[in-house]
Amino acid sequence: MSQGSKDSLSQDKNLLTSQKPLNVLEKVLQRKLLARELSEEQRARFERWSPLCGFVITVWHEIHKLSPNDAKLEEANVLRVLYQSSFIIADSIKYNSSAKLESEGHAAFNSLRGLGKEIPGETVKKIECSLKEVYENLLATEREIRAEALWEFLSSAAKTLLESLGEQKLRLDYLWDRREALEKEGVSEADLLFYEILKRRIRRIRELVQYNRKTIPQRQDSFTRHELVVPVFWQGQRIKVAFDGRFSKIHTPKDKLVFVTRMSNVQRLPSEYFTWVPLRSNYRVTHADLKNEPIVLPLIDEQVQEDIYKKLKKSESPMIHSELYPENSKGQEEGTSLSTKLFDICNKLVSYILKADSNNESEPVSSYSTVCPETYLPRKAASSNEAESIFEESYIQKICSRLCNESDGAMPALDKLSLDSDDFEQMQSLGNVLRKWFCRKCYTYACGEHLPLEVPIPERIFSLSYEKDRTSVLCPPCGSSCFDSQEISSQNSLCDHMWTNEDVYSFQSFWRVFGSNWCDFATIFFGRHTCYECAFFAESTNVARRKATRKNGQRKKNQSKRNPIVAVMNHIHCCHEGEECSSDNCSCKKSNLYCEKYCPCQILTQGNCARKAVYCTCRKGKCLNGQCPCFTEKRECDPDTCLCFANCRNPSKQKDNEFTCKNIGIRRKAHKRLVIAPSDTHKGGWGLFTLEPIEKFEFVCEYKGELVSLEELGRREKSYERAQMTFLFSRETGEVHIDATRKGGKSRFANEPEKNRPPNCFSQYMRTMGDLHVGIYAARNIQAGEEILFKYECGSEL
Ligand SMILES: C[S@@+](CC[C@H](N)C(=O)[O-])C[C@H]1O[C@@H](n2cnc3c(N)ncnc32)[C@H](O)[C@@H]1O
Repeated sequence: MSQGSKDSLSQDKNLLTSQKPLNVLEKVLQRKLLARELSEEQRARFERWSPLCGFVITVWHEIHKLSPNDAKLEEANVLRVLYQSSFIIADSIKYNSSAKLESEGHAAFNSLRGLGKEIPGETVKKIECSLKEVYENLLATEREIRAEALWEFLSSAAKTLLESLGEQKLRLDYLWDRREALEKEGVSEADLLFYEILKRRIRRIRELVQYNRKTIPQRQDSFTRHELVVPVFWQGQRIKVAFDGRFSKIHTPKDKLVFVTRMSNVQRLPSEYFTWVPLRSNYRVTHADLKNEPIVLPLIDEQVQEDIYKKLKKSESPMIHSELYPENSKGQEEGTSLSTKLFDICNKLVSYILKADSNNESEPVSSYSTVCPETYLPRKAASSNEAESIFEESYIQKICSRLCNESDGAMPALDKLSLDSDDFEQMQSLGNVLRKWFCRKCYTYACGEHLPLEVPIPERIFSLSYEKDRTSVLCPPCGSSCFDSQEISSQNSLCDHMWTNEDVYSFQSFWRVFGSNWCDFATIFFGRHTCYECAFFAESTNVARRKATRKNGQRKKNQSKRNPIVAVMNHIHCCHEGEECSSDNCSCKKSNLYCEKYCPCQILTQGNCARKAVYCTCRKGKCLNGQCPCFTEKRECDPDTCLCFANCRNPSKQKDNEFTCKNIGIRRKAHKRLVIAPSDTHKGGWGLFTLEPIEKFEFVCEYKGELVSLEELGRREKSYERAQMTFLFSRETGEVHIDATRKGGKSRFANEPEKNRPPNCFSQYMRTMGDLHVGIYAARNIQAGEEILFKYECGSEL
């Protein structure tokens, strides 16, 4: 390679890496063309057709590079390019947009590169032959820029295609489905169908080209100077819209000017090389993820080499998999998730219930004290032996052992534990597995998003008197022997079932979920213990409490060694033995935060913790102003504790996502309707647009992504440096650092405003469900169609 061409290449590369390639494509091509010393006439022609020329020349050269020796392959590729490019050209003429031509042309070309194989079949050959003549014409141009020859080539090729294939009357989408089905089966007819589809597209293209040639001014740049007036309907009237490139003036009958935004048509999302996984909620990065992370992160702007791309794809798959199935990190080797297994266990339980049902069919219902009206299970078996014969294997044992088998080092190694053991402490640790991995925020087992909480068991876990609490109001007495209708007495004949160790620990595991709803406890025990027995047991026993507290202390010490999770955390709740929160023992107090309802101190003190967060009573429910304590403390309202109607929908509003309380967007995922489209501010990049009007301070969307530690953030920042594009969110004061590069929500496409322009949104850390999240909120009233813009700068919320 000569020195001159090397220089030119490095110049091009510099230009391409410093800016988006699509933006500079034209410049690069122009320079290349000028270097060829075009004649005045050629140059004039190029200027006229520059976008079209630019695209076709690039495509042509690239194809030649891909297959220099294989003429047939080249032809097949040309055929594909022809199809795509005719469509793009027609479209761009229709929309009068050279930018569209460039960007779509580039995208189309990228997708074509991936095909890289010859299309077999008689039809192809036929088409190729008929195109050959035109194609040779093109070659005869000695690779010079002959825009008009090229144009002729495209349109006559379209015509030839149409004529050679003849007319058929199948629906396009039907054909497409059929083609896919055939292709899967490997039937060669799939190719025929593909060309039928091609033919139809080309017919449509021809129609469009002919129509637009007639109706749209020939000069490509005319639309900036001449208004293109088209009739549209607006508010029920036929009026005229004048396009000025970006905004449209609508001349109403009263000559009032209304501006509307013309949004670009989005064909595909930008996921060519830099793939990203859409997330529903933040994803906590673990050691396992970091191990899987590919070392080579491709640059967004760079043409990624095939081998790097393959490597990336290969290394990305386990990440995506573990992201989709976060609980899989515990049972990955077996190929099934923990949830699936839990589901299996539940299924098994159901079959036990059914079995128990059928076993009992022959017996009169009256032989049992009561029958649960919902499950038809006996509340109290005639004898404990009988109860055990119904359940061939203890279901709680099963759940526990299954849970423990699936666990990695994070859960206690219970395989050595004999389930028949009378060892009280061993059995207790079994119960703790259930208790520890039950997420109090998500109300699921091993949710994958939150750390298991180490909650000390309070001294007084059972209330002596039966409180008519919320759950008990919802659950009517379960039968004549129900606790509700009895008096607690050790003499009561209903307390005649033995409490095995296993029962005791199951009881401990579930009490925090069911509280004093003894009827639900009875349901869990499937007839082994009545609700009365559960209540009596709660009142009379204190062994479990004492042991649990001691055991809990031990476990807490070991836990820090065992926990494999990287310290990438949202706020960790306070967790201490004593009831009172002091700056020594309470992490909330240390971080200058109020204790949340999820903090164990709320349970220990039965909601009377002095540092309890103040919840709001905003009657009108707006909760978006300084009068709402939740809003001012940057905390979302809580439907359980706030009196602002955060838990109900606004009856006067029709839309589902309209809630009376506006300060609950992240929790409810009540984001606005947003779309990704080519940005107005980041030229050549993508942006986030709203499809509906947004009021000032309203929640727009959450900035979601991978939660990473500060160190990991620094590491990633370095690796993304060369890409000149960042999806990291971090504030100097923030506890949470988010990377939305590879996993995120639509919000990752939100851009910054141009210099000296105010943003229309701002980002803010918000505390919801005890976790920190990043919300994007409207800084002013925003109209539908506007681009969402907020400042990325560290430390600035607005
Ligand atoms: C979170 S991404 C936004 C999405 C991005 N526009 C895209 O195409 O994927 C942030 C990056 O967009 C670019 N960007 C954002 N605002 C911009 C602006 N006003 N002008 C130019 N580039 C901008 C910067 O490269 C920045 O690192």
